[in-house]
Amino acid sequence: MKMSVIGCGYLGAVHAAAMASLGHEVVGVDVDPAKIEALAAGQAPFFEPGLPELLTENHDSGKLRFTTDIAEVAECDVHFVAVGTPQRRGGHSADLTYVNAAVESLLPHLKPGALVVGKSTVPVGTAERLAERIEPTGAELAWNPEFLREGFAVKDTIEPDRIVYGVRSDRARQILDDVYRTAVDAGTPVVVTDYATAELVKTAANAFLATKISFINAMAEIAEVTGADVTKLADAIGHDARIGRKFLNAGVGFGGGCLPKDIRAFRARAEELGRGESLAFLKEIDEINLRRRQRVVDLATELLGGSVYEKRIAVLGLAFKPNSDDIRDSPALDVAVMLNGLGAEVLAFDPEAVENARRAHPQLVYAESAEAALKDAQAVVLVTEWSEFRELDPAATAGLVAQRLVIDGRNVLDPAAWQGAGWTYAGLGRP
Ligand SMILES: NC(=O)C1=CN([C@@H]2O[C@H](COP(=O)(O)OP(=O)(O)OC[C@H]3O[C@@H](n4cnc5c(N)ncnc54)[C@H](O)[C@@H]3O)[C@@H](O)[C@H]2O)C=CC1
Ligand SMILES: O=C(O)[C@H]1O[C@H](OP(=O)(O)OP(=O)(O)OC[C@H]2O[C@@H](n3ccc(=O)[nH]c3=O)[C@H](O)[C@@H]2O)[C@H](O)[C@@H](O)[C@@H]1O
Repeated sequence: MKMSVIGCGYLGAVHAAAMASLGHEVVGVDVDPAKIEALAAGQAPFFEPGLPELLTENHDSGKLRFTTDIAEVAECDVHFVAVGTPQRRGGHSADLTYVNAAVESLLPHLKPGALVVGKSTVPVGTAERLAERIEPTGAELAWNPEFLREGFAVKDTIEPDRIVYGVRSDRARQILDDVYRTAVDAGTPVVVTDYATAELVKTAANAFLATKISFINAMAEIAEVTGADVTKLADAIGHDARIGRKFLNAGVGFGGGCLPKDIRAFRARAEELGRGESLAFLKEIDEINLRRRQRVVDLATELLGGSVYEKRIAVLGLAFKPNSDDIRDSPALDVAVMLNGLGAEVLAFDPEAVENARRAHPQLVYAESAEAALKDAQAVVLVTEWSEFRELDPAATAGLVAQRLVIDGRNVLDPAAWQGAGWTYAGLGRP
């Protein structure tokens, strides 16, 4: 099948490459010439495991090409819209400028019977409005939200947990079945529904995940004043299959280009719909989450004798999660910036996110390696749980630092091992 993917960021680039690897003929379109230049040369413009291989493979087979010229999509039967929906400046709602512009740019190039498939995360009601623009051309709209996780994006796209279609016709459903034939034939659950439900499934899923994380972080806050251990608590409640252990890792909280902005946009949309009270709890979820960043800074202050001023602090991690170079709303980067703002001599390191962090925060000092960041540090703050940080040897690390103080912002180090090597260990929600 011939298809286009409009918007080649974290979602669109992976989607385009994955669709090509499933045998479709794909053209990826973006308004960013630098991104397209890299992709057209078979290079990933960001870090995502497995993406470079997929790009090279499909670039060589001729199944995948990239362009900034929207007119090149005219032959396609299916058009995925995967542009960004960031938080609106100065507000909480989603900025739909890019989605609207992408759909408007497509209109003159849609052949009758083409299917436009919305993938971006949007406020409920958006598809209904966009369909009014698309249907007069003889094309049709479907809404097909995406659930991939960065760091596992390729696998999640090719082997999703479930597929959701918001459609208005059986024909649209059949086209989507053909698009996802491999997964459909493999028995992946497919939920076929209307536009509003499809849009809501996406925001509800992210709101639930954010709630789960903030729930366990609220437990961490209680553990901190009672001497309990939130990691044990999570293990214990997680054994109950109705609760489940996944997404119960207490720490510095959630970040990224999706969870934070999606819960804010969802709440803003509920308010527009006159149902603000239904999602008022998401404000608490957001606040609990942001308090955890401050908690790391407060712990550093407390353990460094009341001030971080002119204290040398190694910050390990800048990306919002491991296996990603994404620093959008990153708790790790926020902690580094907050410590720096308090006058600490921060030396930050991340295996993949330093370049992005440097562009956003040139005032921070970045190290070339974890060892370089640790050298002569008076405190070590682990805020992104890359495996190279999880596997640090407390005895070897002790030889690098000026003072053996570690703040484990992701609760991934073994307290006994670190204490055994002479370190003062502080986790979040751990005694
Ligand atoms: N990043 C992720 O893991 C996931 C993202 N999503 C959703 O997917 C959407 C995209 O997210 P990301 O890929 O992370 O954003 P991104 O910011 O990485 O990529 C968006 C891309 O769209 C391009 N763009 C903007 N306007 C355009 C236009 N008119 N025509 C063509 N290209 C245009 C931008 O240049 C950029 O490359 C958002 O709605 C997000 O919530 C959904 C699931 C997973
Ligand atoms: O809409 C999206 O873009 C995506 O958002 C999240 O995916 P992602 O942001 O890539 O990363 P997650 O693995 O969900 O992690 C989000 C944040 O929560 C944090 N987290 C996660 C799990 C946990 O137990 N504790 C915790 O603090 C992570 O460190 C990270 O900062 C969802 O998991 C995806 O299903 C969704 O498609």
